[in-house]
Amino acid sequence: MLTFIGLGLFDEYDVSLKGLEAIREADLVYAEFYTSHLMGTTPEKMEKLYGKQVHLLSREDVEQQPEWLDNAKDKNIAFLTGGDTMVSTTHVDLRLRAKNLGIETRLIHGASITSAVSGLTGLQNYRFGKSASIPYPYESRRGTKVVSETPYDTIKQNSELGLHTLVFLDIDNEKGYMSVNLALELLLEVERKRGEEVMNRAVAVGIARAGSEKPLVKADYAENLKNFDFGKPLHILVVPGKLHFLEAEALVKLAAGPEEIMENIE
Ligand SMILES: C[S@@+](CC[C@H](N)C(=O)[O-])C[C@H]1O[C@@H](n2cnc3c(N)ncnc32)[C@H](O)[C@@H]1O
Repeated sequence: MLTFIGLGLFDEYDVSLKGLEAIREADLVYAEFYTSHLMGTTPEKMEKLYGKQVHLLSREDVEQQPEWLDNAKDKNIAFLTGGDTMVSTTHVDLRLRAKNLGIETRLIHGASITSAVSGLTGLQNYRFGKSASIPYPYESRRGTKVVSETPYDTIKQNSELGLHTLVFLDIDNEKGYMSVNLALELLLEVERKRGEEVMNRAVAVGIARAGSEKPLVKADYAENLKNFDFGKPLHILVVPGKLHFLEAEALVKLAAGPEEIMENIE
């Protein structure tokens, strides 16, 4: 049996009681933290609470030839991830590989950043369009910096439909956790290059450390927000589309957004 367990958003205490029990009953416990990371804890603290050793897996361990998966043929394996286990990850692929090997699977859900953003910002979850992800720029073979334009296109398409965009920020082994500030700089860079006007007139909302005692939520015009200090990771960005008056009020009162937001409501 392979049990996928979502650990929630911030520290070792975010796991559900059902998840904790399943971890304690497992023969072997594996975890991956490359799709998301619980910044308020460490593997050692998790092991102490769970009373189990946690084997950390790299992206290759999970996505290429997961030898550890064979253990699930005759043992109870717990596979831990940040957030909810199937949200904005490719773990359905792992689940299908397990199924093809005749391994039974089950899911134990955890709180996800995708629902936390609605709670923290007051933006309604059914008014979001397609999500975007911003990767770190890379160097082309000619040595020039390449910035992905895909997230900008997604924001533009959503905004034309009046929908909000949730923007996941890259986690990279070497470059670290992308900040809201860098994400906005990259989006504004694409905009300048194209000579378009989606972001520079937009109000954006940055969120840092959802699930912690003091999450930070700040709304402002993208040009201003890119200089705001969001502190430690993890960060995520929302670019709102058309605002219902309750959403606008929430951005002003709960996210210290500019009062003019109230003039642009539906
Ligand atoms: C690829 S998504 C994975 C989502 C995860 N499976 C879930 O359900 O929450 C990870 C990205 O979401 C954002 N994120 C996740 N947890 C966060 C948190 N507690 N606070 C702020 N941003 C977070 C970051 O941008 C991070 O790089």
